[in-house]
Amino acid sequence: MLKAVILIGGPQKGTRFRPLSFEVPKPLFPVAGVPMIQHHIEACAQVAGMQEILLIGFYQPDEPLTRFLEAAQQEFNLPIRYLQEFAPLGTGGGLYHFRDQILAGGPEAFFVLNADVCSDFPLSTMLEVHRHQPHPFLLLGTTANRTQSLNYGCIVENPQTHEVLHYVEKPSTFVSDIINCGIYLFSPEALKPLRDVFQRNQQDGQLEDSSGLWPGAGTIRLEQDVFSALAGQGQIYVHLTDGIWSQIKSAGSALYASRLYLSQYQLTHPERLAKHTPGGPRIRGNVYIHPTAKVAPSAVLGPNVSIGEGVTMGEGVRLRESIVLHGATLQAAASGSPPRCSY
Ligand SMILES: Nc1nc2c(ncn2[C@@H]2O[C@H](COP(=O)(O)OP(=O)(O)O[C@H]3O[C@H](CO)[C@@H](O)[C@H](O)[C@@H]3O)[C@@H](O)[C@H]2O)c(=O)[nH]1
Repeated sequence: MLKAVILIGGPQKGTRFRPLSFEVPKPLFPVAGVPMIQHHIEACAQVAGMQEILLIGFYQPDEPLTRFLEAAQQEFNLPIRYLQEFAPLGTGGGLYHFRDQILAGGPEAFFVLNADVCSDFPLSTMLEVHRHQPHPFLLLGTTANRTQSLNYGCIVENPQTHEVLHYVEKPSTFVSDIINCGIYLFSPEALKPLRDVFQRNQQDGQLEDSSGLWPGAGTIRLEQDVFSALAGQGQIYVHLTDGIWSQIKSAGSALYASRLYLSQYQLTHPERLAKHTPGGPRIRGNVYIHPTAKVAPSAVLGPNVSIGEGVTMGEGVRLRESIVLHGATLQAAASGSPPRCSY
């Protein structure tokens, strides 16, 4: 039995996404026509033995999030629950805080996914790798160029065994071209090192502040406190992928991710791609149109356009490389090219 945890952060995170994230929380921002984390949920639901998906974050559970969870549970026929942190606990603190919920039912392993990544999520392959040689931590890695790598967690592996020998989070000088994708498979043993960090932080916090209000109490940084600390000790391994992957931190990067997912739909969800029909708008390349959108027949859309719920598009609109958010109206003859998110 398997579980998955999606780290969705909270309102103070994702500031580079404003103002787009004011209306919908960033994890629900539409990428290729569906909320960002629906791509994660679809991938998890396809793994045989997946029992439950937990979203961990520090958002107040508002109406869009609740509605999304209800719809997703029905669609994927899986329990999908939101667990709210009482304060931002970092990338590892929530995993430790909610360890009882994660381990309930005795999962063999659990996936941990950053919400703000776009990927083809090779989860079943990661599971095969884990079953072949179980270790507490399996990280998904990909390659980046020297300059880009500095923005990510960087991994030095043993190329024969794929053990992580050295891990540096966002180094200031070049360390490795293998970067951390923010997609992991942990065994239940992974929670032991998290407990050690938690206990050490509590002690250090009490030394620093006898009032017990030390702000770091409960916070665990998975990357620095666990991966960097345990690298080279036979506990952390990396699986390299050459599949699609990108981070979604800004409106521009959402457009890039949308392009990747739209092209992936050719294989995974051809029904989501708009087709040219007689009397309908002209479609160029990969385009998603929500069934409730009203698009004038003289519009020309694509490539890489995603049209949201209830959008109205007047005569002669021409759009490419764009995400049009729900409810937007594009007047007749409006046109747009990269990068554009209309709302
Ligand atoms: N629940 C919860 N989630 C959090 C918190 N802080 C961050 N997250 C979530 O954890 C993920 C990582 O967020 P960041 O802390 O902003 O890290 P990053 O700059 O995106 O870098 C991470 O991801 C890269 C891949 O995209 C990695 O390369 C890098 O090593 C690191 O893991 C995001 O999905 C974010 O929403 C928190 O306090 N609580």
